[in-house]
Amino acid sequence: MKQFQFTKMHALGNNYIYVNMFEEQIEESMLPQLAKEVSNVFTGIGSDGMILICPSEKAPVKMRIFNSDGSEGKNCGNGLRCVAKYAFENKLIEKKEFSIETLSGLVHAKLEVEEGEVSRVTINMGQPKLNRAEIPMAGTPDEKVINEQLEFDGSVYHGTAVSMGNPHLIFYVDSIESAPVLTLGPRVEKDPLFPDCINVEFVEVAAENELHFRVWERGSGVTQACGTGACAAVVSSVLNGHTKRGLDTTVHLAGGDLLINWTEEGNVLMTGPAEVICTGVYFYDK
Ligand SMILES: N[C@@H](CCC[C@H](N)C(=O)O)C(=O)O
Repeated sequence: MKQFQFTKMHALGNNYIYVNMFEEQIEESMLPQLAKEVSNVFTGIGSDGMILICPSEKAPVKMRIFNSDGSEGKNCGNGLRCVAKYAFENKLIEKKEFSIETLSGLVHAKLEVEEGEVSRVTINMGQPKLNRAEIPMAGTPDEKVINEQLEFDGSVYHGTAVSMGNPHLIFYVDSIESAPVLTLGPRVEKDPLFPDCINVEFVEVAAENELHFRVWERGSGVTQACGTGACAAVVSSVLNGHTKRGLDTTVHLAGGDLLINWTEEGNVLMTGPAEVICTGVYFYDK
């Protein structure tokens, strides 16, 4: 029997099993299977996936995210805030501003600390990518997909595609409560239009600085919140003329609120909380 120490953390209910790879050793080939196992509510710990906090040659820490189906994502907004909190509170770093490496590049974290505990984190997520080739999405590589007519099973929808280091497709709805998250979400996630599959978001515009949001995440299904998805929703809303560039926009997710700003300079800032739930030891067979 093998084992590793874990910390379960959540950011607005988007919960992952975090493993400190500065101290633990897990065989690379085991990671997808372990992510599935720990995520299982009945036979594991129960989570939306597993996140590794790793040493990096480019930054004080590197984040790797595995969804609950074992697939590896390239970015995770809620995960980044938890990694930043973990790194500071566990003394992997002493500064309140530092970079984090992800599979899609470097991002920058700024911590708000109260009595030694990180209460809120702002992540500068960098610039969104909009061309089809960058999403990735089938079609003319250098074209953007903004409010484009898309057909799924004979029904027509209008979608906007945004990459925040990982792919997102945003649909606008009149009522967030009746958004077809459980039906259109899984249908679109694995559509051949998206060679790497896609995260699917539903957005109701409440005001020029306020959005309601629900998500079907690639590799994890419905989650309480998706940080990169909320960033993508704000970028999409600026592109569609619903909100304004440079404005702090509140995104209401099932698990709580995020503050997102697509700045005039081009970077997307995401501010929100991160929480520790518990720590423990996970046992597994090789
Ligand atoms: N919950 C995350 C995103 C996690 C990865 C995503 N499912 C993917 O595969 O791209 C977030 O907070 O951004």
